[in-house]
Amino acid sequence: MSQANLNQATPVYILSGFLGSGKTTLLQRMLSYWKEQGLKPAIIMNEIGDINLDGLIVGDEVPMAEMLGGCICCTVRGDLSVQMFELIRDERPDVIVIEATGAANPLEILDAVTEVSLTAKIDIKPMMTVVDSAHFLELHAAQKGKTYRLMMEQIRCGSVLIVNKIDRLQSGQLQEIEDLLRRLNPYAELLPAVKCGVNIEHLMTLYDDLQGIHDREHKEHASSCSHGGDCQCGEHADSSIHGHGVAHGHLHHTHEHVTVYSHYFQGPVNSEQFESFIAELPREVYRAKGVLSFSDTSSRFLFQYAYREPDYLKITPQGNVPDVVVFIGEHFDKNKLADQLRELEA
Ligand SMILES: Nc1nc2c(ncn2[C@@H]2O[C@H](COP(=O)(O)OP(=O)(O)OP(=O)(O)O)[C@@H](O)[C@H]2O)c(=O)[nH]1
Repeated sequence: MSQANLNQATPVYILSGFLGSGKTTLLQRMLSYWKEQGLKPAIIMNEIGDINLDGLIVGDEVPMAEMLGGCICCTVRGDLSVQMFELIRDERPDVIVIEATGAANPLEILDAVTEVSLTAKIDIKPMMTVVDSAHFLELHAAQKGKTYRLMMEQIRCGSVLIVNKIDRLQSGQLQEIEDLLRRLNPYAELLPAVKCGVNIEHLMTLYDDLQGIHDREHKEHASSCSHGGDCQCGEHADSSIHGHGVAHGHLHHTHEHVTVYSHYFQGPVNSEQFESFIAELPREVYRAKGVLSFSDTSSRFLFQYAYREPDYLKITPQGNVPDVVVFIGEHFDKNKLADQLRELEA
């Protein structure tokens, strides 16, 4: 049934949202939609506990990788690359959905997912966040606590916000919520819903449009997920766990969306030319990482870039690791970057 081609990047959708907001409900709808289209979806399900209850709801005919007993954005994030690589290799899905725990910090999830690009060819789609509308009003009225901050970050990171559980609202409240959400994240599409009953075909078109618009007009936006450290899983003994550099400092109080560009190289590039390219990277690119082969050196390199500092480490990757660099930032021109990199390849 799968139409997947191993050379094609597998689309990856990240479902973020408050605990109990309706993520699994939405996931079920997305799965039905893809199956009707004759596509083969696969899931990566993350639960802080050791039991995957949502997995039971989804059923066992959909390939699923379980990441249990920890939060995808910290304790078990290292497993994500392996899980996703094996899922793609063994199941060849047409599309993958990651359902993170409601306690996960969205930008941290995104950072973990970009690391996967080093082992598997994936196309990371803009993030969608399910908002529990009734709960949102309550928390917004109180405006305090980690749950509130996390909820704000989930809202700011979403390119699509499903405003769910509107059946629980009183009259006039939906307008109030939409106004608040638009203020917090003017870029997102708002889709009010009961039981996440949005038109999935419309949702998918929206995604294509979002990417198309972003690619054409270079209007990608980076998120304000401002501190990167509000994961609610309670597993951060050491705050440096968030020290992998995606958010700290640069992004306070902007309300834009994260841009990610993964460039898979066709072949080795000249090291000096690559270094010059990196030195000229726009400031809007604040993080990059990848694996590279240079035409003028025999070794391969793990490349890291944060706070405008590049770092190259000789490595001998095990298995079939592609040459790829992932760029993360705000408002940067993906097409221009892609053109420049293609020139380096030529
Ligand atoms: N009233 C109401 N209940 C809803 C709606 N959508 C989902 N629910 C219920 O809310 C509960 C949680 O839904 P899930 O889809 O499991 O939410 P989740 O975000 O996956 O939950 P966690 O994985 O625990 O974070 C379930 O009992 C759903 O039936 C809605 O629009 N209105």
